[in-house]
Amino acid sequence: MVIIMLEIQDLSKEYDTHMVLDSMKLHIQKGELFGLVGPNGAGKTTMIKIIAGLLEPDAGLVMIDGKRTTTKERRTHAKIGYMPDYSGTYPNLTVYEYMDFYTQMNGYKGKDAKKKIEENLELVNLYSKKEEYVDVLSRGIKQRLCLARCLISEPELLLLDEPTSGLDPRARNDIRMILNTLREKGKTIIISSHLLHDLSKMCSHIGILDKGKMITQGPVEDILQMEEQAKPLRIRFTEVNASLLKFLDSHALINNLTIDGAQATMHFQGDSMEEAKLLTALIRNGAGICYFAREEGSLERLFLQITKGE
Ligand SMILES: Nc1ncnc2c1ncn2[C@@H]1O[C@H](COP(=O)(O)OP(=O)(O)OP(=O)(O)O)[C@@H](O)[C@H]1O
Repeated sequence: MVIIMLEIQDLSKEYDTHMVLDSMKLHIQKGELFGLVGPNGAGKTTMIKIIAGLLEPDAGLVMIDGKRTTTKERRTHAKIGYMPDYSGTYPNLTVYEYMDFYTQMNGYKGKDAKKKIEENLELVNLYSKKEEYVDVLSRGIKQRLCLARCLISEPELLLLDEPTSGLDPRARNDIRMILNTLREKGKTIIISSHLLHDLSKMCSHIGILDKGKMITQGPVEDILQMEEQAKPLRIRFTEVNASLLKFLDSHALINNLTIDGAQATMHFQGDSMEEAKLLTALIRNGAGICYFAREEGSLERLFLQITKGE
């Protein structure tokens, strides 16, 4: 049975006259590891803070596990674990003392508190560092510690705002493994980043936020396929003549064709099978081809493609 963990309807938020979220819609199923991708200023942090109940929207509805949440309606807050993009860590505490502080704040005492601390430090592979001072830890380890802190209240929905930003590949991988374990435990996770490829390696689903609107969302494979097709196709010919130009111009899957000398660049709306068919057809028509490849794409190009350049 499909259970919707988070549903957002027509969410809007304006700062002064700047529309940051614009009638945004989203639904996330229980157990999804959802990557929220968007460029700087797209509204990711604003959206996450509203879901966490820390910021009031101007309009719209946020439902968590079927119940409405706002800054005032706190029944749903216990279901949420929120890790901000910059989490404060108390420098004069050891890892264990830091966890002890938050565990006690969550109402655990004595043996229960000790068990809770140990369990969560083990989950993020930090038990061996329990005597180390927080201020000497690397950013990657601090992020794991903040994640352990978020887990103390046993949230069902985790909101992680850019947890991998500034981390090296090994530290990113550590976070990825922990998130996989949490997903196996049934948690629903939203993780934001401005790097699609960073999230595509760890998420089950991706949503792309641009200018306050969720411009697309779906399984990670579908989004990557969309990204692949947004990459421009570049073909270098031995020469471009009138019949070749006519062929390219009238091809149903080719848009935005530009010709520069013997080189053609285009948006080709087909998968790799369609690319192969195009290459075969060109050769059959007598074209001499020196180069045929998709160029590197960018998130901006994908946005333009999805929004048709609006
Ligand atoms: N308290 C505020 N007052 C006024 N403007 C704000 C405030 N908070 C955010 N903004 C603006 O709202 C827009 C969206 O910000 P937000 O932090 O939600 O985006 P983001 O996608 O998380 O970006 P980043 O990746 O840079 O963190 C930005 O233009 C930002 O400058």
